[in-house]
Amino acid sequence: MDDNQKSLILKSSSQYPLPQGVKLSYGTAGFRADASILESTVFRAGILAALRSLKTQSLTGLMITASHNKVTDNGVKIADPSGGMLTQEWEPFADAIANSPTPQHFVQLIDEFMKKENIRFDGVRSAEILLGRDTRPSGESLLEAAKQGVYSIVGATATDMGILTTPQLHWMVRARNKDMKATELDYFVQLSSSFRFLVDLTPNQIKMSKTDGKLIVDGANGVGGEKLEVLKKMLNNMDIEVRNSGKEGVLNEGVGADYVQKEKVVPQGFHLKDVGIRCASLDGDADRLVYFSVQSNNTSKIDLVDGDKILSLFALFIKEQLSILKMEGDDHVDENYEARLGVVQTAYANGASTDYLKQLGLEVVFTPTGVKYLHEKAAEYDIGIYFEANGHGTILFSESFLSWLNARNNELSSKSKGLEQQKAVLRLLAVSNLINQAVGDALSGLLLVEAILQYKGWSIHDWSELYHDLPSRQLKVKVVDRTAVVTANAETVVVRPPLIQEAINVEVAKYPRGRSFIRPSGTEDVIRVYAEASIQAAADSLANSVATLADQFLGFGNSG
Ligand SMILES: CC(=O)N[C@H]1[C@@H](OP(=O)(O)O)O[C@H](CO)[C@@H](O)[C@@H]1O
Ligand SMILES: [Mg+2]
Repeated sequence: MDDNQKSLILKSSSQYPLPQGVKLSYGTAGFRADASILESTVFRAGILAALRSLKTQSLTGLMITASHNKVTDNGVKIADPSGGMLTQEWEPFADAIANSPTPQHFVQLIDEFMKKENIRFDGVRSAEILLGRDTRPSGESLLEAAKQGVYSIVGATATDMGILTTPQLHWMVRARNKDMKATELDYFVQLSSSFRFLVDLTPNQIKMSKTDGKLIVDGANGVGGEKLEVLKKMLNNMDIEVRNSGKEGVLNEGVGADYVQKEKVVPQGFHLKDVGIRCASLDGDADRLVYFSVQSNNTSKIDLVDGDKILSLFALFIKEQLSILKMEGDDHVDENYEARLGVVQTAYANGASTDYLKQLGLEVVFTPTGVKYLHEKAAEYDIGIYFEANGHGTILFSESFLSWLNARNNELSSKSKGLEQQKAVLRLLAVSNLINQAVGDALSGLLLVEAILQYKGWSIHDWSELYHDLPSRQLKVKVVDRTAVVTANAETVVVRPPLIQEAINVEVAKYPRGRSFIRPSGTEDVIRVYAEASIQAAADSLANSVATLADQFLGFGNSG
């Protein structure tokens, strides 16, 4: 790094000093904290995005959002050139620069890192970054900080894409790097046209089905609702009513996918008169989706159709299309291409969903919490479907499988037989265009759910009946130092501190179908407790006992 570059960073970073006592970690999903302390972090993230762009000689993205957190929080995450999350290899550097105490130290860190990574300014491309933000009021000034960060790198350019959902920004980064059309309108066109294409491939006899009728969507008072309003106009004939679109009401307060999934109650703005109607809920930055229906016997309770069930619906549909492809009646040489289909879950997946998926004969694998882990695993398959129980997930298609599908489509077009196979090929291709290949996306996920329900002629009730969730309970425990908890086996066992796992095992053994684990949250300063069992009272009691253990082993009571 030459002196000119050094002094540029020195000068701009002194405008964004790190507030006293702030310590941040890139965590499960980027940096998150109260918005008032984040300017220096977002400024530094701007530099990080620019360095990543220089290193990869590709465009990167920077998104300002705190997703489902309260409105006064905010956060920042980097999109890698693939449109996925920032490579995990750069997270320690991200942590180091975010917490660097002085501008001089900061410059030194960057200089050392650039040498280590061999990042140079004389590459063919200078750094280019797309910036996006959600609807949080703090987003505007934080976006300015991000821009200043980017501009601290000589030659770097930042393009403000405005208010977006997180998946839109990731989609744009991916599209731009593939030289595809990449505006917001292009995004809407791709989603709406592939959706219509998929629906047109629905067998005629079930086109008029129980799926007809209104869908009501809770927009979490965030960005997703307003984007859905735009998308809706491009989906002729779809009856979607958007509520909690942010015109009134507070972001994520008593609304949104996180609230609905964790509390299992209706979001604000939903009532007894909605009984029987298919409802869905997005989170604050629209990368999570859950469905629900209002219970008839109690105004606040819902039947939740969570990420696990969305995953199950997708897996069922994909598997069905793959078996149509394998049907007899065709003599193509590659007829028996065995597409590797894999399903990725975390320990939070309901045990009943895992049983169901295994009964379907699917390969189910587990990773730690956080989509960066699930996404990476899913990318190992020809078709990798991943979902967190909270509704974040997508379906990834390998390039080689897509080429095979395209070739197969051409083959079948020239023949008089194999019409059903060709339709299955076209459906899979449509799904690959509809479902966001960069990251989990509530809007594209919602359209795929709707298309599959129509295909199957199912109501939300039929879908919900795929299997019955085991009752579960999640709790949070505030402890002295959550990093004292170290887990293994995709977070299902605690290896440190000693003896706590043995104590958890003793509790779990008391309950039929009991399962429980603890792990430190990556987004909040708490230990999360998860428990499930055959009945709700047992799940509650198991969760409480394990929370008590967490408190005894790690809590303030133990701190002396
Ligand atoms: C139990 C749970 O829902 N955990 C969430 C939550 O992470 P934690 O590390 O558990 O705080 O936020 C992450 C980011 O949105 C999401 O990926 C994850 O699934
Ligand atoms: Mg989110």
